[in-house]
Amino acid sequence: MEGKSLANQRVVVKVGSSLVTKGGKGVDMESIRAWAAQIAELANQGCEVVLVSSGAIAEGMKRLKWAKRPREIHELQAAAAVGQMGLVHAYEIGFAEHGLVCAQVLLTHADLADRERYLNARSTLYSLLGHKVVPIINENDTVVTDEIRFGDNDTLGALVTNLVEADTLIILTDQVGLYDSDPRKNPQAQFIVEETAGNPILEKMAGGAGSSVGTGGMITKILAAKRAARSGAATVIASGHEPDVLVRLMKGESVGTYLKAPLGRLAARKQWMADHLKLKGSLSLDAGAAEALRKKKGSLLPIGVTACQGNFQRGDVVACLSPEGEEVARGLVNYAAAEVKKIAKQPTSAIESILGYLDEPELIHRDNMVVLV
Ligand SMILES: Nc1ncnc2c1ncn2[C@@H]1O[C@H](COP(=O)(O)OP(=O)(O)O)[C@@H](O)[C@H]1O
Ligand SMILES: N[C@@H](CCC(=O)OP(=O)(O)O)C(=O)O
Repeated sequence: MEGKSLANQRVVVKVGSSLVTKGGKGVDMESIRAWAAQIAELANQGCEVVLVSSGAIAEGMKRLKWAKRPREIHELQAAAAVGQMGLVHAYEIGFAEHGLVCAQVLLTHADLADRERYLNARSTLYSLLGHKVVPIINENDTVVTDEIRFGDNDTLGALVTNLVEADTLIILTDQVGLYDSDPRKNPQAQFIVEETAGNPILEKMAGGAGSSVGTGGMITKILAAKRAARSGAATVIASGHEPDVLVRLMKGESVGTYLKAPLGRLAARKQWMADHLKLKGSLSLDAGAAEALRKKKGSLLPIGVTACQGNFQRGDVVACLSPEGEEVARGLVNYAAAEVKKIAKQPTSAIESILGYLDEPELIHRDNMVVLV
C-alpha cells in the first residue's frame, strides 16, 4: 500500500528497550546492524536521521547479571551507566560498517526546560546533522531523579522531534503498530492503519508495556504522537523486526500505523513552552479569564487571576488553570509568585500603586502564551 515518502525528510527514529535488547537478553547486534544499514540508505536519499535509543538499563542489568529489575532509582541509574557503554559500542560498530559516524547525546528534562540549554542542544544536533553524523540520544539516566525524568523514551522521542523540527517520528517497537486494544491480551484486536494524532479515541485503545523491560507501552507512543503533531510532525508506529522497515517507509510504502498531524504548527518558542513536562507554578483563573484564553482573546491580566501556586520567578513558564483545574494555557509570567499574590484580582491600573513599580501591564502577554485546549 502507498504511504507518504520520507525522502529528503528529517526523521527521528526511536527504538525501544525490548527491541534493542531482545527483551532484556542483551544488545541485539543483528537488529542494530540492520537499522544502521537502513539509516545509511536513508542518508543516501537525503534524509537526516536522529536516533533515540532505549536499552541502557536492560543491557546494564544483563552485564551486571541482575535477574530482577531493581526498584531503587540509584540501582537503575547504575545499570544505565553500565549499559549505555554497550549500547553506543554496538551502534558505533553498526554505523561504521556503512561509513557513518555517530555521536552520543544524553539529555535530561532540565536541559530541555531551560531555554538556553534547549537552544544549545538544538544547535549541537543541527551541527551533527550538518556533518552527516547520526546523533544517538538517550535520557541521561544517571543524573535524573524520579520526579524529573522522561521515564519512557517515547516522550523523549517526541521532544527531540520538536527540538530538531523533524518531519516524521518513527517509533519502532515489538508490535507491528497500534491495535484498537492490546493484542497480547486480545487476539481479536483490530489493526489501525491510519488515524489523526491527538484523536482522543486513540488513548482509549492503548494499554501498558508488553514486556518487563519496556516502559510505558502504547499509551506513551500515542501521547508522543500527539506531542510531535504540535510541531507538525507525523508519527509512524511500526515493528523494528519488519525487514527494511525504514527504507520501505522512506519509499512511501505504508508500514505500521500512520498518525498524521492535524493542520497547524506551533511557533518554535511556543513549542518549547508546550513541551515543558514540569512547570515552576500555576495561576488559577476565574471563569471569564479562562474562557478568554480558550478563545485566544488577548493577554492574561491580573484581574482574571484568583490565586497562584508554586515559587516561580519572572520569566518562568507557568500553567493557567481554569476554575475546574484544567490547564487552559501556559506562558512566560511577567511577575514572580510573591508579586502575583499581591496583584491578583486587581485591575492593571492598580499594579504600580500596589508594587511601587510596573514591569508590564499583563501577567502573561499573548505572544508569550500557548493555548492548550
Ligand atoms: N493497543 C495496543 N496496540 C499495540 N500494542 C499495545 C497496545 N496496548 C498495549 N500494547 C503493548 O505495548 C507494547 C509496546 O510497548 P513497550 O513494551 O513499552 O515497548 P518499547 O520498549 O518498544 O517502548 C506491546 O508489546 C503491546 O503489548
Ligand atoms: N533511558 C532508558 C529507557 C527507558 C525505557 O524503558 O524506554 P522504552 O523502552 O523506550 O519504553 C534506558 O535506556 O534504559
